[in-house]
Amino acid sequence: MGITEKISEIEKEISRTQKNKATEYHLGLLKAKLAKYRVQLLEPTKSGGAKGDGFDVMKSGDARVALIGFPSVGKSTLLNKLTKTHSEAGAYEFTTLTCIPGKIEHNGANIQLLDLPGIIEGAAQGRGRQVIAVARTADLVLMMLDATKSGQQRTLLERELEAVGIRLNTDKPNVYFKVKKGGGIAFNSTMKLTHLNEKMVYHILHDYKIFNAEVLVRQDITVDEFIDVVLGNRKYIKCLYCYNKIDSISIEELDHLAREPNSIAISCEMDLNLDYLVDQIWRNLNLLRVYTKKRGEYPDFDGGLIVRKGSTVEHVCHAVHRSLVDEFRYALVWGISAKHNPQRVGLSHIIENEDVIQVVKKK
Ligand SMILES: Nc1nc2c(ncn2[C@@H]2O[C@H](COP(=O)(O)OP(=O)(O)OP(=O)(O)O)[C@@H](O)[C@H]2O)c(=O)[nH]1
Repeated sequence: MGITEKISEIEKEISRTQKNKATEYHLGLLKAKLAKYRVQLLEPTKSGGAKGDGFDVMKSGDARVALIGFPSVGKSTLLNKLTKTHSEAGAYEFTTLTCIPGKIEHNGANIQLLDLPGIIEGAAQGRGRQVIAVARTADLVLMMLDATKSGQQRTLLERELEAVGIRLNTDKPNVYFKVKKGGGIAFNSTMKLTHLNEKMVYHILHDYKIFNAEVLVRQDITVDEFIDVVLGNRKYIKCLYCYNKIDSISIEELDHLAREPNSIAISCEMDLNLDYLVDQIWRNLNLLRVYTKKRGEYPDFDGGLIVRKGSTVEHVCHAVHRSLVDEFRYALVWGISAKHNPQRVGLSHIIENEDVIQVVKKK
């Protein structure tokens, strides 16, 4: 039996099995097995797969956004509108055969937007593996959906990404997990767990042939989340749901879509809401723009540096020049992060968007 058949067998058994106390362990083990086979499926094959289909896309710019959607939802049209790369849009399916990178420039940041070929059911095999590998490196997933079609397309894509270890809009479970050389399994939790217990944890770990480990659960996680922790190769990525073709739906339908969390309703063809979309992409990438200035001069508000949220003065120094940290004495900061303007700070000071920084070097 091939891996794909084994996977579908287990999936069938899970859906057949009733969910109750008595079947809890059985289900937990099935899920662990399923996750194991899926990982095997995604591991690179010896032949290395087909190369040169536009897939070895270098990560360029400040952030990377993966555009995912079924054929003909308007991905190529969007890419043409937002970026300088041109991709051929057609009134037929499957125009996007290779992965086309485009660049959006917004607030001084270069955002790489990748038009990934439609992930279809079962894409975890063959070519889809490359698509997934690229999607896993993204800082944000932009899931493009056709507003005129049913919500099922979203469920299918979510399930597809879920199956390949991409977790959308959730945080990494708060669990300390460490495999040890000896001492058996030490299980502890800091709160009451409603989905998981010690016996289940033992069973799952044994199934993965882990007999010595330290587990400290700090959150009421599910069995699936625990399996994610054990496998350790999950990607937690923010996802924006972008509903296109709103020119073809009613106001009531639009109202409904626009109220869903993380959703943006647009029309590529009629240029509706595209600026808002770019703005939301920027916001959800958690990027900051800061400006540097020299003593006695005005800051350069046209330039600026792009860094991630949570960056410190040290990160900014690295972005300016490698040797700046060695020469650093202190910095003066103006803006939101400063208690007073300017505030004298050290390397560990956390900066905020639109801050102005002046580095004072050692004599
Ligand atoms: N009504 C309407 N049609 C649109 C809109 N955006 C795109 N389309 C149409 O949808 C069709 C598909 O657009 P594409 O951009 O080729 O879609 P795609 O997702 O890139 O498709 P593949 O390359 O096959 O994956 C084209 O006929 C577009 O004219 C829109 O906002 N409203």
